[in-house]
Amino acid sequence: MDNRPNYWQLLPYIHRQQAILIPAFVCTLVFTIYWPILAKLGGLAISSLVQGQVTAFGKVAAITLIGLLIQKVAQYGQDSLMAKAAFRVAHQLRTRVYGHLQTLSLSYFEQTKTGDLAYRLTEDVDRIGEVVYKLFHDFVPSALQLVVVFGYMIYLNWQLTATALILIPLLAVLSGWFGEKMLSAARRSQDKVADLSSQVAEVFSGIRLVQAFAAEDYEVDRFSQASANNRDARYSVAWLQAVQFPVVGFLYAGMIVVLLLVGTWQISLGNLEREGFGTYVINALLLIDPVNHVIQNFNEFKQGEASVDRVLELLQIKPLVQDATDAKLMPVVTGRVDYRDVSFAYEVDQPVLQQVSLTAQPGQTIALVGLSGAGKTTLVNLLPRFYEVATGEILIDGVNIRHVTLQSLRRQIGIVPQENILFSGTIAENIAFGQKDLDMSAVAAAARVANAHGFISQFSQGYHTWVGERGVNLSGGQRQRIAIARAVLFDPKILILDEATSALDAESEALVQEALDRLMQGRTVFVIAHRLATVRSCDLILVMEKGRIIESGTHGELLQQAGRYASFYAKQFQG
Ligand SMILES: Nc1ncnc2c1ncn2[C@@H]1O[C@H](COP(=O)(O)OP(=O)(O)OP(=O)(O)O)[C@@H](O)[C@H]1O
Repeated sequence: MDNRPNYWQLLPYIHRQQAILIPAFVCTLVFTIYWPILAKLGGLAISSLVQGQVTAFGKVAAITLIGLLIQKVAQYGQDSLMAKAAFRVAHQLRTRVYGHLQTLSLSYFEQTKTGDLAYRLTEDVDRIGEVVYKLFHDFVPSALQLVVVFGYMIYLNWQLTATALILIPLLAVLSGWFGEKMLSAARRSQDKVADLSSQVAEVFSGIRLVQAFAAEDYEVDRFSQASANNRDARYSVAWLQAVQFPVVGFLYAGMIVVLLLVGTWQISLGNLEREGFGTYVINALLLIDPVNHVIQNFNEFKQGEASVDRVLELLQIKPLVQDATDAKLMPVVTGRVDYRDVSFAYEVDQPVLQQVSLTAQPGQTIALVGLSGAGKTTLVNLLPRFYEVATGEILIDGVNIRHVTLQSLRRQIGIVPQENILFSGTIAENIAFGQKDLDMSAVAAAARVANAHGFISQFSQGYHTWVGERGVNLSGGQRQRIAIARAVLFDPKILILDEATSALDAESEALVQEALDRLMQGRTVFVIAHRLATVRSCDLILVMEKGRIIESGTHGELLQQAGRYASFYAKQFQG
């Protein structure tokens, strides 16, 4: 675990941008060095003006202009290169975190709000990009400018500068105090925004339910409360800034007044020359801008630190299910599956599966039936290792699934879930989901097997029709057939099929059933069965109750036993 303060953890990302950052900082140096030169030239210009030396003034003005031109070119280099580097840092961080999230176990996502994750990957990372940009673009040059100008002021007149220094510790303490307050306010504010975005994602994805239950007012109230929390948290950040700037500004103005007083006093004593004092005061004024920037940046860093925390925290989460260090690749299997005394629990002391043993021969179809909550879904979810068995073992073709890599294991197992999710993209992309190269003829062939080619061809854009969010609406049966086509193309030896419970019309049902029959051929299939046709034709039916297999056999055998299946069958399937 990386225990460094979070900003330090960004260093490797920043380091990778050195090819851009080095020239950017050279530009910054050129840009900054010009400030004391400008002050010197300013001093000269004032004294030549006061003395009425027009030619001398002209020369100084010309040199100033040329210098300014060089400075502005350097400024362009600095701005553009630093922006490039900062946004690259954000991009790399975002893709790294996204990649890491993909490896996390299912249980993590069950306990996490997707809206919050979305907020961290978008807004929080953007904020980090901006803070890094500010660091390069404002903070480093301003700090450099402060050092250069301050050093020059010490060189010009250290006694006078020492007077100004008296106020510096006070400024530092104040800034530190405001910074800490701002960090905690920003943390609160970020959490509240993430709450808001989670709520929006949740409610609008379930808007049908909200409307069906006439729960609009209830939801508006809940949202309004979350929004008010966010308002308060944001206001406290703004309030802190509103207090900080006048306080710091007043202290700074006080410092200038003190400098002027001491300077005038020194001139009256004959210890200081008028021209020298002019240069000195211009320098002191040149400090205003970088001091403001440094303070402002410090505030922003503190606020950004909350985002850095929230994003880097994700990288610290370890997947519960991982490849063993000596994990091997699972070769293409024949599809024999063995569960040996498998037990499992989501929560300690609440067993969900207890000593389950079963064998599926290659090509067999195994139906799992039982009341809701019996453990059917859990049983099949252990096969692709979405969760890890607590005790016992699962073997595929005699190989313990914990001894092979997750990717090679999951490559053998296809899933047709109950809820057929379509991702934003074309129908073809949805069928070839997860495959980098789109082989259109293979996609169409899979769609034919899945009885989907017909309806897809009727869309004016065929396989290129956009589905998912903001895409065309597909019926339940059509979605199922796309999910089947996806599995056909994936071509796994083992298939997990969670039959949809919602009824389709007879025609659609027949098309889906035919597609499923074709898909299931030649594969070992675990089906959480809700359809009579499926259950009847299965090679083996496992009846589950409270995490155990209480009966097993074919449809005929189980009916003959006149046990739980027989009564279940009578109730469930015969109405
Ligand atoms: N992610 C989870 N975290 C905690 N408990 C869970 C989780 N998923 C399921 N359970 C619990 O485990 C038990 C078995 O659930 P499971 O979904 O496997 O049953 P099921 O037979 O598939 O039911 P259904 O037919 O309703 O889907 C239930 O008591 C359920 O509440």
